[in-house]
Amino acid sequence: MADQPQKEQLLALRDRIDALDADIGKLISERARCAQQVADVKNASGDGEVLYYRPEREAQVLRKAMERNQGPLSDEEMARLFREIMSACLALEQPIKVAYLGPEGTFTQQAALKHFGASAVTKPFSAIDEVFREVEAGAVNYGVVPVENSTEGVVSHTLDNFMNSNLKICGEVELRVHHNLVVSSVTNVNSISRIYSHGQSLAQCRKWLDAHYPKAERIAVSSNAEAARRIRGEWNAAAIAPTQAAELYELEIIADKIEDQPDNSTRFLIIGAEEVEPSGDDKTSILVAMRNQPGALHNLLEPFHRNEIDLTRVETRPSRTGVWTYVFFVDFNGHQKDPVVRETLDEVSARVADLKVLGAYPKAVL
Ligand SMILES: O=C(O)C(=O)C[C@]1(C(=O)O)C=C[C@@H](O)C=C1
Repeated sequence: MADQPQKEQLLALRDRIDALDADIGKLISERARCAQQVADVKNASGDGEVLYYRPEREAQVLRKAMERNQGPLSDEEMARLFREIMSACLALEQPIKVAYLGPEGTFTQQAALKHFGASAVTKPFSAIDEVFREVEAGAVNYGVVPVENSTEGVVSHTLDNFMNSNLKICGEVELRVHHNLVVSSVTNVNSISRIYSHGQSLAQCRKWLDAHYPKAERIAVSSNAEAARRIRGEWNAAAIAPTQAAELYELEIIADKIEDQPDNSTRFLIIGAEEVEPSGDDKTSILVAMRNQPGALHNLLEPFHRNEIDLTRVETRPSRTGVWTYVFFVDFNGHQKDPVVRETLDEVSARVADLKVLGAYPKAVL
């Protein structure tokens, strides 16, 4: 093959790719027909609401795709391809509707796409409360909201919503977050005196802004995408925004990856009406209300420690009822249906004023 002219080599390789694509196409169609049959089985046995989207099964499919992978594609790349195939298969069963904290171009939209794939129908809402409300009303199947950022900590508004909601957490998404400084076609880049962004993004780029634009006024707006939209009419303004928002609003990136922490990432939660079955590698999130008394936190955490359950996050919020001084959000490894988790939760329940399981769900795969 080495002595064949380049043109012939390319022709031969492309013939091979065409043949492989034909096989892949046939297999994808066969898989899609299987998914249709899965839907028929679910419909036939469905008394009550039929669950088409099965987060635990999706996590298993993606994990298997990664385990099987022998390269040269990376495990993540392979899983992403399967993510899209499954998204298209699910759309054949039921076109899934997902509300997210918008507007278009936000990191939350990226998280929704990463988790549900491109065949889901996604709809932006302007506040976290609205995303909760849409899912509660059944207007959409699921919602996506940010919950914590590795630089700035917790998104308290999301946690507060769980206090008054019966929705369940049915998944999590992690996203590496890169920020860019963007300008519009009318911006005079030498006289930038205002920089718009979401408060958390401004905070995540604080050092960079101090070094490069110490005099510019920093203006917090409702989202990065809103910041990107705003500067289109302002000659002396720039915005901090994700690449997607820059593309959507036709803005120019004049500095990229300006976040202070290079491993800056955000975690998002998928909220829905149903509980999720164990996938084999899960997390559980609980909300606990406790009286203000000495040793209260130790009392809460001790059973987890004794039963060797790893806590992944403990967050405190002021309770709104006034009766309980503390409300804790606790995440740990394991599923609420695991016997050891069940026993631990029973024990903890007996020690606190109130305990609510917010959800047990597969750990983020991608
Ligand atoms: O296994 C199922 O229950 C399916 O519906 C099939 C399938 C898939 O394409 O693999 C599709 C959607 C579900 O969310 C999970 C998996």
